[in-house]
Amino acid sequence: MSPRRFGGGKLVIASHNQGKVREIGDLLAPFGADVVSAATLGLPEPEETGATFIANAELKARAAATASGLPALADDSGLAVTALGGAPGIFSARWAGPDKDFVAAMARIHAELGAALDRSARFVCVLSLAWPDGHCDSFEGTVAGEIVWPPQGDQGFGYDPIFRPTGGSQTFAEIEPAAKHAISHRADAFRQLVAACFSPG
Ligand SMILES: O=P(O)(O)OP(=O)(O)OP(=O)(O)OC[C@H]1O[C@@H](n2cnc3c(O)ncnc32)[C@H](O)[C@@H]1O
Ligand SMILES: [Mg+2]
Repeated sequence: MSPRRFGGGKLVIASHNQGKVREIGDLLAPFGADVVSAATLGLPEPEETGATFIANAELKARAAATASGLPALADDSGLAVTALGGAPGIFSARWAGPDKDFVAAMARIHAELGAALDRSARFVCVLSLAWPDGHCDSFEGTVAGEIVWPPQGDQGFGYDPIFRPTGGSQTFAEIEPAAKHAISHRADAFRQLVAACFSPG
């Protein structure tokens, strides 16, 4: 099925993560969408029962589109560390626990890596745009980098303080939002979404 175009009007950002909502809002700003977050609408946070980023992104987008009667954009993302077999991956939020303790989650990555020589990792982001009738289009973006220790920087969110993109000298938490948007997994997925669903024609 070919992607469905978004022609304007209200769009639900189907995420309860303020860091993501802010970044998706930045990325959407040039496209004139009338954005409202799932939290603002009081939509429930669905249980993420999928086994993949795409399954969870589609589940979150469809739940919000059905509940709101509006098109909804969801993001499922995470950090995949090579020497940990891709962990925490889809469990990235769950490693931080109910208190969203990313200091502890980053320390766990550091501890599990131990003296491993391979510090490589990648952030993955799947963006899914779902419609109230169930139609859904999904796009996956990635960015490669490495895990650094100790955590550095106070911008961004989540695991940003321990992720340094390949070729860079600073972590995602040390660089400006615009610099993160130039290279991030979310921006990569977003460029594909825009090309398929937001561009004129
Ligand atoms: O499901 P929603 O409501 O969107 O919010 P969430 O925080 O639970 O989001 P996920 O289920 O997709 O889990 C993604 C995890 O990966 C982390 N993560 C994703 N993108 C990131 C980024 O750009 N920088 C740092 N951490 C990121 C984020 O902090 C979450 O813990
Ligand atoms: Mg989640």
